[in-house]
Amino acid sequence: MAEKLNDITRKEALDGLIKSGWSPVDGRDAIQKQFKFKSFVRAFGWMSSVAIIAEKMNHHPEWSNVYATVNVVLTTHDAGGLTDLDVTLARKMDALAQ
Ligand SMILES: C[C@H](O)[C@H](O)[C@H]1CNC2=NC(N)=NC(=O)C2=N1
Repeated sequence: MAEKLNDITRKEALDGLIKSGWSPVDGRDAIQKQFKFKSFVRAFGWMSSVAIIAEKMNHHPEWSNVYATVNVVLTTHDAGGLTDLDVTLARKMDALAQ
């Protein structure tokens, strides 16, 4: 099972993600980001690509879509907080949204 990030790995990983628009969630060991696309088709296409990756990782986002906006929260339920899996998935989401 994935292990919760320790203080050092956490700072290193979160610094980078915060620069790219992720932020901590109040009251939970989780990160969130709002992705905005040019259209519903772009948003849903991105979600489809992410879904395939998430399924392969067996690591699934909490997310919601309204038209061209997708709100994402990442955390590892099994570990009760942030792990490497969240950092990896966040980076893949960012790369696919470029
Ligand atoms: C049973 C199953 O493997 C687990 O529930 C997996 C599935 N996807 C998951 N996704 C996320 N984000 N966190 C988890 O802990 C998790 N666990």
